[in-house]
Amino acid sequence: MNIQLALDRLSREECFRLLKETEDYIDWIEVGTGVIKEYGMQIVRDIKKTYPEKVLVADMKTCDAGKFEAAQAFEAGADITTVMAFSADKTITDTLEVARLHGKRIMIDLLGVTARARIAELERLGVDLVSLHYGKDMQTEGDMHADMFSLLEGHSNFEVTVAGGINLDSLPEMIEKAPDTVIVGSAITKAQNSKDVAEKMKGMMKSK
Ligand SMILES: O=C(CO)[C@H](O)[C@H](O)COP(=O)(O)O
Repeated sequence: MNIQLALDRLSREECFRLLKETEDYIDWIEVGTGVIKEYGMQIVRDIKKTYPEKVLVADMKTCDAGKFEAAQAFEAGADITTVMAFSADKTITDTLEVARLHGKRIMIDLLGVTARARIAELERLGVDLVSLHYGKDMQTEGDMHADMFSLLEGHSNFEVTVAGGINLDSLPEMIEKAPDTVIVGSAITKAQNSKDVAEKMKGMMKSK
């Protein structure tokens, strides 16, 4: 099970400091949407240059102009770029095609998706990597629950990631569901001791 560190609502300096502190305990690095909006593709380039061995996820949250945005992310060094599940089917297939040409991957962000029919459509479109996502704003109204995984019942072919305010308390519940990758942002990035939390989380995931 991988841990993906989500770098959100941080300055460039904070991103690099956090990566230095946690690099031994994280597998995938996510450059958050807001960080990309602030610093552009240059920060994706710079992080990939510094951590070439890590899988780099550009959280582009693309929902249109898929070919262009996927190429932007991959040409900057991202191994994976995110596309919203509610996007037009054409956006999904275009981004999958660009990923195939670059030998890279698309992660479909399921934020806001509740219809199982959309999951079946995504599978038909050729999607193989999805993110169960309980959004930052939704987190102000309550915590994410592992019952979110039921959305994917009957679709065992997907590689699954999960995100949404996961912390040391909620991590065991997520681990029980055996996702391939757990995405953690603020529980690590806003912790007093980020290295300590990342180490503990990786330890909990390894023992499973
Ligand atoms: O995509 C995101 C926000 O849209 C975050 O990367 C994801 O939610 C993980 O961060 P946190 O653990 O702080 O919720």
